[in-house]
Amino acid sequence: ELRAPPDKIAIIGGGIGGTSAAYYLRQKFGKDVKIDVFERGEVGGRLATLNVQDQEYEAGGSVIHPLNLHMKRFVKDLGLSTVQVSSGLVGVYDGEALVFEESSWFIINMIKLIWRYGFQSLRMHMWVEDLLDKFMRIYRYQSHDYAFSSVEKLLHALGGDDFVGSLNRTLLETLQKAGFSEKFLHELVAPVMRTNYGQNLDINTFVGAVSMACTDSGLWAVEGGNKLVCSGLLRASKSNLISGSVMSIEEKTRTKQTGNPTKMYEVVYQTGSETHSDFYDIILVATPLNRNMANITFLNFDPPIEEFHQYYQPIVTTLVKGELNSTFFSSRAKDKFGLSTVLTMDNLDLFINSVGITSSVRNKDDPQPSTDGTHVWKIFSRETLTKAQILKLFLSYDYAVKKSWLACPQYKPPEKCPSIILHDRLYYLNGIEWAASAMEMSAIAAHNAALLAYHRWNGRTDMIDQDGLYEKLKTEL
Ligand SMILES: Cc1cc2nc3c(=O)[nH]c(=O)nc-3n(C[C@H](O)[C@H](O)[C@H](O)COP(=O)(O)OP(=O)(O)OC[C@H]3O[C@@H](n4cnc5c(N)ncnc54)[C@H](O)[C@@H]3O)c2cc1C
Ligand SMILES: CC(C)=CCC/C(C)=C/CC/C(C)=C/CSC[C@H](N)C(=O)O
Repeated sequence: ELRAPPDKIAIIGGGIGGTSAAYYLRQKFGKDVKIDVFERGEVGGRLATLNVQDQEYEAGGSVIHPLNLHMKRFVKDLGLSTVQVSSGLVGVYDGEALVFEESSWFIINMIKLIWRYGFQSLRMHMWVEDLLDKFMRIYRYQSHDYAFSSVEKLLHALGGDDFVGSLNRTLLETLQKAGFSEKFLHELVAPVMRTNYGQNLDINTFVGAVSMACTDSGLWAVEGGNKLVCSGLLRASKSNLISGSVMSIEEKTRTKQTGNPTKMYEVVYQTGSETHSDFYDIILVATPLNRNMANITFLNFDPPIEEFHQYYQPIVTTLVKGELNSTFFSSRAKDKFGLSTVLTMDNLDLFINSVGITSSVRNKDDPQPSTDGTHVWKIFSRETLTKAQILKLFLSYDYAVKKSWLACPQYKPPEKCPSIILHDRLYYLNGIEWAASAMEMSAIAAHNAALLAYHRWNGRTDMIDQDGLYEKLKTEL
């Protein structure tokens, strides 16, 4: 009883969101629908590498959590390989001294943590695990084809009012209420938020928990670069890549070959200096709808499609091949400085968020030991580093390269996530980033949007926004 599939679907954005949407749309709508993916830059978007002396290093999205099952599945289906990622020994710098340093001995490390923070580290681990446990329900819902019409409804199905409420409370409020000490929050939790999202404890609780999950063991990456997942998904979905920038979308009535007048969307796009247009039955927007980022105009929609005035956080990734000036962080002799990563506390005077040794996308498991004290270091900062700043951080350096990002939303709870359904057959994926920005979140949003588009096309409202899914599916074999 299904309606004939649509003729043409457009996806705007060739990052992990757009390419995984292509993959799931192909699964649902079958082989006959034509899928065009518009990408104005590089396929991969915020998954990108930078080259340092003939080796590639992740410059954007770099680590994947062991429980990120969509990413895991893509890698398996595409025949890609994975590598383990470790940040080595981590220290925390407050602007004057190291306030905490990991030890390579597990027991010593535990004693150090307990000595300074009591059992809060363990409690934090349990808090994140509890959230992850509920978060994992999404995979079951999606494998049974259930979809959600808003990010809030999706979160509610996972963790009830508590999950939705976590968008409205700062991480600081939540963790203070849970009894975590100021010392623990400012010395250990804030530096993790600063390195991952370039922000502080005022971000929403949900993204705070996702960010803390990034300190779990077992993080991994794709051998050869995470962006290989995007190009692989494009190929596997047999989509057509259009290298161009979408400028506007407008709904128009067209007469199809069948002779029926049909409402379609006209996409106007630019390739080089040429302007083209084409018509689509369904559109998925898979890029942040922010004037600085996508610059897409929605023409003549009634009611108008809101302009998105939400800001994204600038983060600069700088890769430096050189010898770290460890005296910047510690008075200890250089051969006694064993840290591979230094996180920083929320200190306005500090010009970096973090600095850490990084391995090439082909060499993560087996990095070449340094014979001359030099490594490739990855630095996250809010602004572009000056040469003088790089020279403060390094005794000497051979090479430096940078990439500037509008990396993720500037989180300011209470948060209302942008709509998924922008118009009848026009969907938006990146609203989910306002809950938390991560590769897996984009993949989840893509799967959800593909299911939503499919069910709405076929009038299957019973598969959308179902209450009590957890209980219902618990009893299903
Ligand atoms: C420095 C950094 C570190 C990160 N680290 C991690 C990490 O370790 N782990 C993790 O899980 N996540 C990480 N993230 C987050 C993760 O990279 C993103 O959440 C994810 O890649 C977003 O994917 P997306 O497809 O939704 O958006 P994007 O990757 O931004 O894709 C959108 C695409 O749309 C294209 N586009 C925009 N406008 C138009 C237009 N008008 N026409 C055509 N194309 C258009 C853009 O060129 C872009 O390629 C990091 C991000 C950054 C910046
Ligand atoms: C979505 C869930 C449940 C978990 C994802 C956890 C995760 C991998 C979050 C990523 C957070 C993020 C934006 C990290 C950026 S920096 C990463 C790393 N430290 C680096 O050096 O590149």
